[in-house]
Order: sequence, then structure tokens, then C-alpha cells
Amino acid sequence: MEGPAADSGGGGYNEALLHKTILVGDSGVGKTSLLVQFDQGKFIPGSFSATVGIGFTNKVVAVDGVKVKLQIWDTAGQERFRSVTHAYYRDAQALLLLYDITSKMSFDNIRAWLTEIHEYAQKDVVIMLLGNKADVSSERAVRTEDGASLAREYGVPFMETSAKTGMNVELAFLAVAKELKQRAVQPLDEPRFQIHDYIESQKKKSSCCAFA
Ligand SMILES: Nc1nc2c(ncn2[C@@H]2O[C@H](COP(=O)(O)OP(=O)(O)OP(=O)(O)O)[C@@H](O)[C@H]2O)c(=O)[nH]1
Repeated sequence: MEGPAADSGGGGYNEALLHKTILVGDSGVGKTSLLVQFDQGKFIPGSFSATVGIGFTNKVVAVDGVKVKLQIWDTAGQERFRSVTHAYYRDAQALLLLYDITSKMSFDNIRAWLTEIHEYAQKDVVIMLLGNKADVSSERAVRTEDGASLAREYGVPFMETSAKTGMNVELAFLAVAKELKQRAVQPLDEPRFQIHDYIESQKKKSSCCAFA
């Protein structure tokens, strides 16, 4: 797979390509962990401390030689913070919607999350569905094909991830960055970048079998 060439620093990115991306999904599905894995390449095991409110991390990724700055907002999944996070949907360009493959309830709630997203976010927001905690196969409660089928129903890209092992974490953010960059710079008369095709080709390129 291509290296992500990502860094957390500022230096030299094009301010015009700053994209607001939001992580959403039930409390405990692994939003904070996914962001920490992408930003710092590490997983902090141990007791779960729920996010309070909302905060962001800036991350610069190189996409085809162009630096794209993702401003990634980590939201609190708990119901009591929902009205706060809705306010942030409106100017988001991308939403990573997570469920936990060991929690059927977090998967069943995805439809409600998508209803909220369609209500509060921009119509052309990039949405990606992620089934996280794929490393915990012994406790799997949601089949990969059920995730893929729900994603197909809503016309959104899908993959399983693990914030613990890092599986597919960079790919998820890079695919979003690539889609956002293409939208920003691509002339209208050129064929559109296809995020689904990109993800599939990256999965095929990988020598490892870890992709969903
Ligand atoms: N095994 C495993 N555990 C994970 C993974 N991602 C998160 N966890 C664990 O799941 C728990 C919840 O993770 P968080 O990242 O805090 O979840 P969150 O979605 O940010 O939760 P809220 O802040 O309440 O919305 C923590 O104990 C994490 O260590 C994963 O991919 N694999």
C-alpha cells in the first residue's frame, strides 16, 4: 500500500485545502482511539474515558503531491452532547461514521445517525461507514457483509478498522482526504474521482489479508 505521508505539523500546506472532518457514532465505538491511532500511530489500552463535548486535531496528509489539511473533530457519542455536536455538522465536508463490530446496538443505531446527518449536514458531505474494533473477532456481533450491505443501501463507502492494530485507519482518512482534494481542485469536465474504486484498489494492492 502507498505510504500515507501524513504529519501533524503545519509547514507548507495549502490553506485553501483545509477540510473539516467529523467523527461520529455511539459512545465507546472508538472515535477517539481511531483519531489517536491516525495522529500518533498508537493505541492507549485501558479504561474507557468518554469524550466530553467536542475537540479537534489538525493533520496534514499528502495526496498526489498536494498537501491536504484535515481538521478532524472528535465528538462525544453520548446522547446528552448531541445538540452540541449537531451544530458542527453544517460546515463539515466529511463525516466518518463508526460502529463497533462487537456491539449490535451501535450498528443498529447507524440508521438513526444517518438520519441525523442528512438532517444537519450539507447535502454533498462525504460520508464513510467504519466498523471498528475488527481485531476483537471473538466477540464479533456484526458480520462484515451486513456492514457492507448497509453501506451499499446508503451509497457510502465502507471498511472495517481497528484503532488497536491500525488496520485500515490510514486508508480511511486518506480516502476521505483524496476525495476532498479532488473535489477542490478537479476541473468539472474531468471524470470524477471514485472513492469506492480507490478503496478497493488500495485493498487489492495490500499484501496483507487484514482488510475487510
Ligand atoms: N480492541 C479494541 N478496542 C478499542 C478499539 N477502539 C477503541 N477501543 C476501546 O474502546 C473503548 C472506547 O474507545 P473510545 O475511543 O474512547 O470511544 P469513543 O467512541 O471516542 O467514545 P465517546 O468519547 O464516549 O464517544 C476504549 O476502552 C478503547 O480502548 C479497537 O479498535 N479495538
